[in-house]
Formats: sequence, structure tokens, C-alpha cells
Amino acid sequence: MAQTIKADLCIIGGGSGGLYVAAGAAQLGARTVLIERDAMGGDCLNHGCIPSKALLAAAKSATAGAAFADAGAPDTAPRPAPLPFARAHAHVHEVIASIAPHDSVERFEGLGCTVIQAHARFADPRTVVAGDTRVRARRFVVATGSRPAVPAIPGLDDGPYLTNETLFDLTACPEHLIVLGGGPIGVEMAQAHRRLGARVTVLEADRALNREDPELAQPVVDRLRAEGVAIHERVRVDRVDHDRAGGVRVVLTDADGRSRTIDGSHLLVATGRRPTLDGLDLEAAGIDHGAEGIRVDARLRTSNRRVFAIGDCTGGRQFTHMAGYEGGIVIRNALFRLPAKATDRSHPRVTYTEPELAQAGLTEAEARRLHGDRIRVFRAAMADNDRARAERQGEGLAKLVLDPHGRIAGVGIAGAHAGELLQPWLVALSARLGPKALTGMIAPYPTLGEINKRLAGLVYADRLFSAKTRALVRLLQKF
Ligand SMILES: Cc1cc2nc3c(=O)[nH]c(=O)nc-3n(C[C@H](O)[C@H](O)[C@H](O)COP(=O)(O)OP(=O)(O)OC[C@H]3O[C@@H](n4cnc5c(N)ncnc54)[C@H](O)[C@@H]3O)c2cc1C
Ligand SMILES: NC(=O)c1ccc[n+]([C@@H]2O[C@H](COP(=O)([O-])OP(=O)(O)OC[C@H]3O[C@@H](n4cnc5c(N)ncnc54)[C@H](O)[C@@H]3O)[C@@H](O)[C@H]2O)c1
Repeated sequence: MAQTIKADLCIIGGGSGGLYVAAGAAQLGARTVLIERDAMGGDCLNHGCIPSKALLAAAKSATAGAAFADAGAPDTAPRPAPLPFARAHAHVHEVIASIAPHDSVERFEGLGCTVIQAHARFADPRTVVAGDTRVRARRFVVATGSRPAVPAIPGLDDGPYLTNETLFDLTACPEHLIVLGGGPIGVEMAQAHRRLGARVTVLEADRALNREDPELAQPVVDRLRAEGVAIHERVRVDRVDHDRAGGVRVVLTDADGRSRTIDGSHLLVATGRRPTLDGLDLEAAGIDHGAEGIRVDARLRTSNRRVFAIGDCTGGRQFTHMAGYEGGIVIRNALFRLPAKATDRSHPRVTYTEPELAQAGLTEAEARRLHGDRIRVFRAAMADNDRARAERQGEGLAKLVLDPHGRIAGVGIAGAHAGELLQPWLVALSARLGPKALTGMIAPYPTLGEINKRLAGLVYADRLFSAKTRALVRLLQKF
């Protein structure tokens, strides 16, 4: 016999977005129900951000000191006898286990949530069914995430291939990993596996990291190639043949129209995501959706005004911090009844390769599409930063784009610790400060962060060192 629970807020999905809302709602005193059908923590903890960053960290230790191997050109190839792959695998799972208590059923029950571990589906516009429980809530939040989008390539489904959901189960290093897709998952995992000793080939239909500014993506691509990752861009994958021993042969047409075959021991499919909406019975609740995900307005309300949707299942900006940001908007709408809107335009993101690639706001191309040639672009090279030189990490650059009113339209950084270097720009963007906010600070010497002050300073350099100012200075010397 099904039991019925009454709640203020019912959240479907215990990943980055769902957990953010559940923790906030419960601590604010709302009667909160959280439904998760699989592992608490969702993609980020179990198959996404955490395992991928842990594997990259393990792989980084395999190349530690490589830049100093030759006093001349930096040698970035992996050292012989890198970290044993089994140790890297163990590290990944130790990190997941160490974070898991924070996302656990026990912690959320301790915060006051009712946690149901079952598949959830809508029965009607105000009722969700999970296992033998019916939940009638004032408001619902759908935060069901996304799954790998696997392209329809002849032969692909006839044998095994890896996705982010199975990659981190490997306990032995692949002999030759072929990566389909050169987006963030593809390039991060290509570098990690190469550094841990695998041969790696990336096959990309467009250009690698094509959502990013090409000038900033280039240092990443160059570094991967220097480390021995084969990257084939603008290819069309025509067929995949699996052999009995578990190996794969990929038949492709390269950028020059020639047919080629590449043999590998493992194939990783990292060609994008599709929203997880299976078995949710959205129609029963009148929730509008399409192939891209659940449709929401600026307040993140679906076509059913009692139901909000956040995170990857809306097909928007698929990052953990964006799911959390959207969770905050929903709390204000659903619990405080404030008409808060998701208006953020900074959309920060980082690809955690070495060098890292960090971006906030518009890329140069996006700003140009919006404002034409009235934008101004400034660049500072990592090679001109003394700390980067001391650490032999002089590759990359920082780039600032101003809109026609002199406001910060976007900032991109390719280089060591670019994700950390981006943070002052995010403060400036959220506080609506101009580049001047960064020129006034005293940046300790020598730090990588000096590049931000240098970049901001370039905005005013022309005016400061102009003929007019020089004339003024000469005049003042007469007194
Ligand atoms: C390899 C990889 C690396 C990544 N690295 C980063 C990174 O470095 N930084 C970053 O910001 N982002 C990263 N991401 C993206 C990030 O993981 C996602 O954007 C984030 O997890 C989305 O959160 P979410 O809450 O929308 O979905 P999820 O975290 O996926 O959570 C959804 C949850 O809903 C559950 N669920 C689904 N349907 C139902 C149902 N009907 N009933 C009950 N439960 C259900 C699922 O089991 C899942 O636990 C990465 C992704 C991948 C794949
Ligand atoms: N560091 C991070 O924050 C991070 C890391 C990994 C993933 N993510 C999130 O997860 C999302 C998914 O990552 P992703 O890399 O799978 O997706 P993506 O959509 O960003 O990139 C997929 C790539 O695969 C290519 N592709 C598609 N079909 C292809 C085919 N048949 N053959 C060859 N190439 C093909 C596309 O051109 C694209 O470049 C990201 O967009 C991001 O939101 C974030």
C-alpha cells in the first residue's frame, strides 16, 4: 500500500543541483523530500568532475619535473615508469570515497530531508511517485542531469566502448585509447591517459575545444601534441569495427577527404550529453521539453508553474557551479517567493588540462558578433610573467575583451593555474567593476596573478604614456 508524504519542496535527482537545493531548503526549515535512484552525488562525484580531476592530478605527478629535464627546450613528454595505473585508479576512488559522506543519505537526513532512494516519475501535475511513496508537494525541482550522447556510427554498438560512466573503472592502463570527441572531457582524459602511459588518439569532427576562443585553445592543443597525443581534427568517423580480443578499428575520413583506419585497444566516446528524462512521465505533469532538455523561463520555471528545472537536464550550461547557481535562484523563487531570475552572464568555466583554459563572459568572437569592431581586445603573454618563467610554465596568454562602453565583456586565460587566475575577474564581473579595479591592487612579486594587473593596466597604458601626458609631465618639471 503506497504511503503519501506531503512536502513544501520535492527534488528529483541527488546530484550537484538537487543536493544544493535540498541542503538549502532543509536548513531553511522547509519540509523537503529528495529522491535519488542511483548514487548520491550524481555525475560530478561519481563519474564526472571529481574522478576526472583526481585522475588528472595523479597523471600530473607522473610528469612532475619534466620541464626541468633539459635546460633548453622544456621536455613535456611523460617520464618513463610513470605512476602505476592501478595506483591512479585507487587514488580516484579514494577521493570519491572521501567526498561521498558530504553527499550521503545520512548527511541529508541529518539536515532534515526525507530521502527516498528510488526512480521518480510524475503521476499528475502535483504528485510524484517513487517506489511505494507518493509525494504531494507545493513545489517540485527536476534536477535529473544528463548522460553521454552516443552518436549513430555504424558498428559502434556492436561491441564495448567506454563513456565517462565506465572510464574510471579501468584498473589497467589502456594500450592505445582512441577518444571520440575533442571537447573538455576528450582533452582532459586524453592528457591524463597519455601521462599515465597510454598511446592516445583524439578524433574530433570540428576543431578541438571548439566552444572556446581558438587563440586560447591553441596552447592546450599544442601541449597535448607535444606530449604525444595524436589529435585529428575535422574528421568524419564512418565506422567502428570491434575485434574479438576487445580491440577497435575506427574507419574515418580525414580533413583532406582521405579514408584512414586507426586501431586501438579502447574507445572512449565523449561526444556531448543528452538530458536524462527517461521514465519521468513529464507529460503527466504538463512539463514541456524537447531533445535539448526541459524548457524553462528566466526564473527556471517549467510550463507547469509549480515545477522548476535546473542543471544539465535543461540542456543549458552544463557545469556543477551553474547547477548550484540555478539551485540558488530556485530557492529564492520557491521558498522566498521572490521573482529571482537567472541573469548571470559570466558563465565561468575551466578545462583542467595543463595548461588550463579558463573563460568568463564573452569570447572575442562572441563579443564581435554582438558589438562588431567596437570592442577592444588586450593580451598579456604568460612568457612575460617572471613567476611563470621561473617555473618553466611560460606557455599561454591572458586576454581581455572590453565592450564599446569600456566594460569587461569577457576574460580568457590559457596557462598554469588559469582557473585560479580567473577569480579576480569574476569578482569584477559580479560587482560590475571595470578593469581599473585590478590596476590599483599591489600584486605580490613574483606571482602568476601579476598577469591580471598587467592585463588590466594595458587598458590605460596608451592614455598614460600618450604625447599629452608626456607634455604635461615635462611642463610640471619646470616648477
Ligand atoms: C567527465 C566529466 C567531467 C566533468 N567535469 C566538470 C568540472 O570539472 N567542472 C564542472 O563544473 N562540471 C564538470 N562536469 C559537468 C558536471 O558533472 C555536471 O554539469 C553536473 O553534475 C550537473 O549536475 P546536475 O545536478 O544537473 O546532474 P547530476 O549531477 O548528473 O545529477 C542528476 C541525478 O539525478 C538522478 N536521477 C535521474 N533521473 C532520476 C529519476 N527519474 N529519479 C530519481 N533520480 C534520478 C541521477 O541518478 C543523478 O544522480 C563534468 C562532467 C563529466 C561527464
Ligand atoms: N572542466 C570542466 O568543467 C568539464 C570537463 C568535462 C565536461 N564538462 C561538461 O560536460 C559537457 C560534456 O563534455 P563533452 O566533452 O562530452 O561534450 P562537448 O559537447 O563539449 O564536446 C563534444 C565534442 O565532440 C565532438 N563530436 C561530436 N560528435 C562527434 C563525432 N561523431 N565524431 C567526432 N567528434 C564528435 C564535437 O564536435 C565536440 O567538440 C561539457 O560541455 C561541459 O559542460 C565540463
